[in-house]
Amino acid sequence: MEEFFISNAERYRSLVKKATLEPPRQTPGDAAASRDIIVSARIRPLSAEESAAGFPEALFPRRGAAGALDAHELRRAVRGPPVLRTSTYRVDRLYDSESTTETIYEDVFQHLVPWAWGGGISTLFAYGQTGSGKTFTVSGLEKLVAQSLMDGSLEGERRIYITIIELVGNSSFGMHKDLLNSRKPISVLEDSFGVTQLAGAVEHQVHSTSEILNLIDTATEFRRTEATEKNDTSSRSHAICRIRIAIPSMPSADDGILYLIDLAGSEAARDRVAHSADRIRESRDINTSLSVLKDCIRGKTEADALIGASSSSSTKKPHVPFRQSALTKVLKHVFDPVGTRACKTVVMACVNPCLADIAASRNTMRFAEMLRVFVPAAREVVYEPDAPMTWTNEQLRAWIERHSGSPPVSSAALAPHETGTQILRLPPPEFELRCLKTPGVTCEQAIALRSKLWHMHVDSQHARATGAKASRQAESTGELLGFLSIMDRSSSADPKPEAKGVPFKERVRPGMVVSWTPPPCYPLDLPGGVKPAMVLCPAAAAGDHTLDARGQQVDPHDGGPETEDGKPSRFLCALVNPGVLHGAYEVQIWRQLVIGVDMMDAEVTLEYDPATRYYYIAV
Ligand SMILES: Nc1ncnc2c1ncn2[C@@H]1O[C@H](COP(=O)(O)OP(=O)(O)OP(=O)(O)O)[C@@H](O)[C@H]1O
Repeated sequence: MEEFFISNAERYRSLVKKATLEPPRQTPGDAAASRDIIVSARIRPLSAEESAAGFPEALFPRRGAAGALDAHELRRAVRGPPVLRTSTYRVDRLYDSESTTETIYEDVFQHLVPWAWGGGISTLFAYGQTGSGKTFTVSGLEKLVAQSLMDGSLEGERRIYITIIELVGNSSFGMHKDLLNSRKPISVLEDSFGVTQLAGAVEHQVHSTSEILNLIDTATEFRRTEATEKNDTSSRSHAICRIRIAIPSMPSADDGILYLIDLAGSEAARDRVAHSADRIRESRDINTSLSVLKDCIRGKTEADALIGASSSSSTKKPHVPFRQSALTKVLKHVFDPVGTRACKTVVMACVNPCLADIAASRNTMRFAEMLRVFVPAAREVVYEPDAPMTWTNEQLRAWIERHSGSPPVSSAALAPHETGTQILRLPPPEFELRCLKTPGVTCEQAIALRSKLWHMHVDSQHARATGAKASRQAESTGELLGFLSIMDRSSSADPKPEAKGVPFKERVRPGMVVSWTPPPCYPLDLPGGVKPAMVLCPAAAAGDHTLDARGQQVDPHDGGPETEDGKPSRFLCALVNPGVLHGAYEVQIWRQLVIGVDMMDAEVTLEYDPATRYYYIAV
């Protein structure tokens, strides 16, 4: 076949010059303007050997049609000279053989690094036939990612950990740098919380660009390789580099994750003719896992589109078969349709422009096109002031300006273009980082703002689910209002509106929540940040047998002098500690301490959220 291409190279070139090109057809993905998945393709240059052998180029980006690629194939005709067959493919971004990895990084990948830094999940898949430039692209991008993570341009303190694993067929291996460049089998398991665990894989904490690159280089050297007809160092395994970004100041927040995945080379049947049975089985496993990956990417994109389209409950949920291969099991975070983590994905289809590889290149481009899923245009959503999922960017911005406290959070910094649905899907650390861009805004204010938004969302979903809207309207009339407003009180705010003007220290009452500064004589393991406590009663009212959180008896008379007007100056309070959810608190009614009014810093309003059964600080 190769001889056929070389001997007909001249004819092929003149046919390509004269070829009449049909306008590229619309593909489903063209309709989707802003999606969390970008499907791109990169054409590598012809190698020196391919040029020297006289192979012509077969792939041409279409001028004037962004993302369109013409693939010209030379075919034997039943009678007469060979004929040209042209196919046109379309992706979101197309990079020709002159494009550098730096350009690709800036164009399509750079924004995924701050996304993971802010607690999101970012994934790059490089896909293509052996020798098409996957490793070249991924290792170039890894270098640039390492620089971005370590050059200090991203705000905030982070701890960075790397795990490198390799999947060969259905077996998984972890790279053990400390064991002198060796590989050890690992297990991909799902724990009782449904979280994928890589049992046996070693995670390395890294502190510099060179440390990251050393690890990646060591692992690359040890990737399983076997000679094929295509490429002497063909990779026959999926290599997964997982960079976990932990945020020490927010231990309860999910860690950001960056996956850089160099997929095993997909082989065309003609490349396998001379291989052993084992090798053919291995190729079959690779092709199966790539097919499952395609179904997962399509299913997840469709599932995400349904969230934004406010579809009815009868709409069929797309199937995401992530348990069908080891590769997608490892990436459960990315594909789990019931997962709540926000993910951004880039797929890079790598193709070789050589005419001898045209069949494989066409397969790769067909695969890439199949990943471009039609995202239904969001149905007209009717604005509801209490339902953030119905808000446009302008409505969201107006809400932020009115409800973010003082100083108001800049809505341009927090939601430059997001709708209400999109802002709810922002990872908590990213939300906080954006709020902190406004001078004077504190972490507590940012957390409170996010909690407030989520409360509204949870309430609106609850109201929708139970059809409680009608009864809500009834609540707004007549005496029912007064009754329910007392019964439904889920806030620690002072029930007397006139109390607002009185300094809080003059109106300390049971049920009030205060932030306080513990004196050195309270050597307790108390969390950092805001320390809320709920006032229970004056210390003098505590019974004789009351023990405090230190195990000491509460002395009702150990309260120092009463204030002149006879008001108590020390109170028995319950500690309020952070809950499992980020920004959530729980009242530990049994952990009590005597807190003097002089230790109290400010009144804090806690609001109870029945959905999560936690308290949140209100702005
Ligand atoms: N954009 C590019 N510019 C210059 N050289 C490239 C480019 N892309 C790939 N190459 C070269 O092509 C050869 C094959 O690339 P690479 O090893 O990345 O392919 P691969 O798809 O990872 O193959 P395999 O799946 O077999 O590992 C390498 O010598 C690489 O340096």
